[in-house]
Amino acid sequence: MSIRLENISKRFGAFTALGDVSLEARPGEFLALLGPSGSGKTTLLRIMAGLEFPDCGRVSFDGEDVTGLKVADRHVGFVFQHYALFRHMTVAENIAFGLNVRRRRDRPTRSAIDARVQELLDLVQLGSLGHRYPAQLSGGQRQRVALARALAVDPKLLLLDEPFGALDARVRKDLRRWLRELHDRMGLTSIFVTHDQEEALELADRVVVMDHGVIEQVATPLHIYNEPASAFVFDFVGESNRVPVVVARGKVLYLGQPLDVPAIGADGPSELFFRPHDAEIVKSDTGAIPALVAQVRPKGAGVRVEGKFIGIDRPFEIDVAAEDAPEPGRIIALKPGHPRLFPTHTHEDQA
Ligand SMILES: Nc1ncnc2c1ncn2[C@@H]1O[C@H](COP(=O)(O)OP(=O)(O)OP(=O)(O)O)[C@@H](O)[C@H]1O
Repeated sequence: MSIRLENISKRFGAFTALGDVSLEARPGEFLALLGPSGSGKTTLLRIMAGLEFPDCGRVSFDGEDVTGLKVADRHVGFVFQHYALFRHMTVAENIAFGLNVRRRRDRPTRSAIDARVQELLDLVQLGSLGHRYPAQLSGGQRQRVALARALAVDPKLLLLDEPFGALDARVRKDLRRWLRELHDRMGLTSIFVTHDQEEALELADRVVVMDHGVIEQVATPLHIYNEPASAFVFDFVGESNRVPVVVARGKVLYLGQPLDVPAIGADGPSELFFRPHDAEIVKSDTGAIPALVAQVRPKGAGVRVEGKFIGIDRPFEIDVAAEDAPEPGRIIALKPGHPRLFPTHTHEDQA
């Protein structure tokens, strides 16, 4: 199933939670909505589910306008972080819930429901736990039951709002791999809300980066990471160093001195961004950024070097080979690799 959102706006009183958002998920796609707290991810997901209605704009599923349809008529499955299981029902009863509450003429027979529940229990690898109550399960098991419950009604669209948010890192990682496999196997279209960039990059076919109720960029994880469309996306996705510079007459100036980086971008005050693993420590300080080393820690096969840029009060962090590790207290010359320049007047600075 494909889902299309066109020019969706939503206000809560005077506050604009979503401002003219358009987005499309292709059939079979796994999309992640990624953004900081309050950026509008949950509101957008609730609008897709039919739990919330936009002030203007259109929602369509497979080309059919569903903007006015309520949640019960949209046939979507959803799993929310705080959408708790029913405590007084067993696991099996929880999973069967969506089928049991159907109108009599749409409701499968008792034995068909039992068979479906067993099938779903096996699918989420909880085959023998149907008789237990939620309190007798681990957090990860509970979330798998929530997922089985969402899948019971055979949705074509699965909406997930931080479903693994409350779980520890290890369980989270296992569950998200498993979820991705399940999505592929069942041919679902899934949309997943997270504020965890690693989760979004690892799981999604395409990542939708949101900030302040608008979409900043929609692209594959690799593209988002390597070609961020704005300063906000560069900063939010992956680690970054940022240095205030001025672009003038084909040169990038740091505190008046030209840096050895290409001046791609409009003239004027800008921010130069680069990733920790893209920087190099160079011998000559001409064209490089001076920095004072404070700390060196092991990281992967190399080391992470931390400290402050000299001349501005901003921290830096870079990753270099262990044999290139400088002593703490030393002044080094840094050459940014794969730098990106963004004009200073981004809305991040206005915020
Ligand atoms: N029912 C509501 N009434 C008033 N304001 C609301 C309502 N729902 C959401 N908001 C506001 O809209 C903004 C977007 O909220 P939303 O829950 O969509 O953000 P989010 O990106 O999902 O954040 P988080 O990661 O913290 O869940 C927030 O500032 C929130 O306070």
